[in-house]
Amino acid sequence: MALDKPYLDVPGTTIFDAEQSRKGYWLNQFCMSLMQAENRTRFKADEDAYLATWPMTAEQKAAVRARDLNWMMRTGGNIYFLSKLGATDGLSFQQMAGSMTGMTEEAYRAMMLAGGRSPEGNRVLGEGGNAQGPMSMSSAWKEWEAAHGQMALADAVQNAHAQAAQGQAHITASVFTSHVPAIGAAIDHGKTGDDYWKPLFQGYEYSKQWMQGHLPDVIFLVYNDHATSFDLGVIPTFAIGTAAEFEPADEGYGPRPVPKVQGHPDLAAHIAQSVIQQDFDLTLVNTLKVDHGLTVPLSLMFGQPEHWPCQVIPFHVNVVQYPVPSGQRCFQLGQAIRRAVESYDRPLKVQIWGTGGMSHQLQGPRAGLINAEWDNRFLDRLIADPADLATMPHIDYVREAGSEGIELVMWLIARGAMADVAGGPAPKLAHRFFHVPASNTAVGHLILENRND
Ligand SMILES: O=C(O)c1ccc(O)c(O)c1
Repeated sequence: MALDKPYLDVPGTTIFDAEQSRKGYWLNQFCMSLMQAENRTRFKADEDAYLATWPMTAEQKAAVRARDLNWMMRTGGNIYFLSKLGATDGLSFQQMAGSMTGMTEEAYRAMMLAGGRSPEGNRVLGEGGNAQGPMSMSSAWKEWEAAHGQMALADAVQNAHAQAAQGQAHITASVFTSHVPAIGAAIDHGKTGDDYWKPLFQGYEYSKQWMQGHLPDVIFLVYNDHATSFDLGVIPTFAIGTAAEFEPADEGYGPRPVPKVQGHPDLAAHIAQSVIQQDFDLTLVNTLKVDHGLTVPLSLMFGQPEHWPCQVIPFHVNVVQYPVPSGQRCFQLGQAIRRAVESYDRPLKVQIWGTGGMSHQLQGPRAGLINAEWDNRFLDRLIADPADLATMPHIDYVREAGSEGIELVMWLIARGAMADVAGGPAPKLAHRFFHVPASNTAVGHLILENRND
């Protein structure tokens, strides 16, 4: 991965980044479970039986049994999570930290009393400080390494060879579409041929064919969660799904009968790292059920397959509770996402989708508002001059496109990721469609292809 990780050469230090978090997900979740007295009792009564209920790796379990914090951190543990295990064993934070240094408890305490460890000689690997020695290892870890280390090395070498011959990921196209739940229900209940729905689904016939010839490896799917996975307890502005799998949510009608969504944890973690380094504050989400905002666009573009034909990275934008991000911020974020994708050194074809909108209002006496003229102007400007469109303030969306029309800011994320925004050629307009109504909503749809793909 071509990412800036300057912290990798800090001696005796493991920075808990998205990659570590992904490795350590279940180990850390297991540790959190020990915050409940009942679980601590079960764990203490029979460690192996309790560990057997957690889908951690055999190595993580061995590291837990050995109570080797350095080993647990190597396999993805984070000290604040691991401390719950230490607390269960009755250890203080000082005892836990000291146990990782190779010093006795008394020597570590004495060092702290004398003013703590000096950063001198301990800023960069290879200096002469007192944190530069080999990491302290329990005998259990040493035995594990002896048994498995050679295999791990062989795997690493093989991976390095496989990676070396590959190229960079790139964005091939962007797809824009509304995501009305009634469209999903029409598909799920076999109503796509009804008089009401036929004209809408005809508008996606070309798209399904297009998709056959332009299937990406990964879709970066920008949508908004509709009070499904995120309640009012936590309101992330931008959240990226870094899990391996996302189940369709039950929004009150039962989960849609659609396949589970397979994520791309490695690319998602890479994008998170890169985009946050570009000063966008993303929330990383490892537990996420996906609602109609994500599944309806997939159904429109792929129909009803047994498995979705590519991996999908869900990207949620808060457009439910104000303040919501500006069009400008979304447009800039799209540019950051393109840079992130292009710095991923595997030759993946990535599509970016912007979903939600067009004009609609689902609330109050103004419910049912549709502004077809404004919507079509939005499509024109999105195609031809997205930078100018991005300057439009929120209030214009609300006044002109209805309160829920604000979802359209998400389209600017996908548009910002296209090559022309970074000085490349203008995209090819492969398809444009507009229809009123689907339930309470005007439906818009575009496919833009990056040229040279
Ligand atoms: O038109 C509708 O019914 C409708 C309902 C919920 C949504 O999230 C939406 O975008 C549209």
